[in-house]
Amino acid sequence: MDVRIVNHSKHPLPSYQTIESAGMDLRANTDEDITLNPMERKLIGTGLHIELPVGFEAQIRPRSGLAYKFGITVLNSPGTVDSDYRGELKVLLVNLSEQTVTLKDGERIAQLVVARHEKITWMEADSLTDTERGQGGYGSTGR
Ligand SMILES: O=c1ccn([C@H]2C[C@H](O)[C@@H](COP(=O)(O)OP(=O)(O)OP(=O)(O)O)O2)c(=O)[nH]1
Ligand SMILES: [Mg+2]
Repeated sequence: MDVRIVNHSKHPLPSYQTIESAGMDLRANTDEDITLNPMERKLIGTGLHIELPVGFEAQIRPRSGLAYKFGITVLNSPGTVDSDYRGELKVLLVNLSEQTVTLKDGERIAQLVVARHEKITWMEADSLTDTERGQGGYGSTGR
């Protein structure tokens, strides 16, 4: 599926790292190094603008390597990109480690997964059907 993209960054278009990757890595597009102190969050531009077809969304998800090695994750994970959004794709990173972390321009900081989504209409009712789970949740089935 072709998706229109405008690349205002200094970097190549995001691409799949392997033939069957679900996500394309997003690169930081910044003039200066990005420094994230412990518990600090920053919104980082990618310089990319996309036009998703109606019925599709894109999710901005963390990279597991950055999370595991440095405690860097996407604060609003998964970030939701709506198909009608024409602004710059941005990545909201947070440093959950106890060390300051520096990221460089062009570094792959998150990944973008494009997915279909349903659009629903509500059918308002007075009650819902019975199920085995019922109202149980939040560990109701034990550990
Ligand atoms: O990680 C993200 C999350 C969102 N967006 C863009 C695309 C999305 O379509 C728009 C709005 O996102 P969202 O609906 O999550 O934010 P909001 O706080 O509800 O803002 P709004 O009132 O603009 O919808 O911001 C990003 O670039 N990166
Ligand atoms: Mg919103």
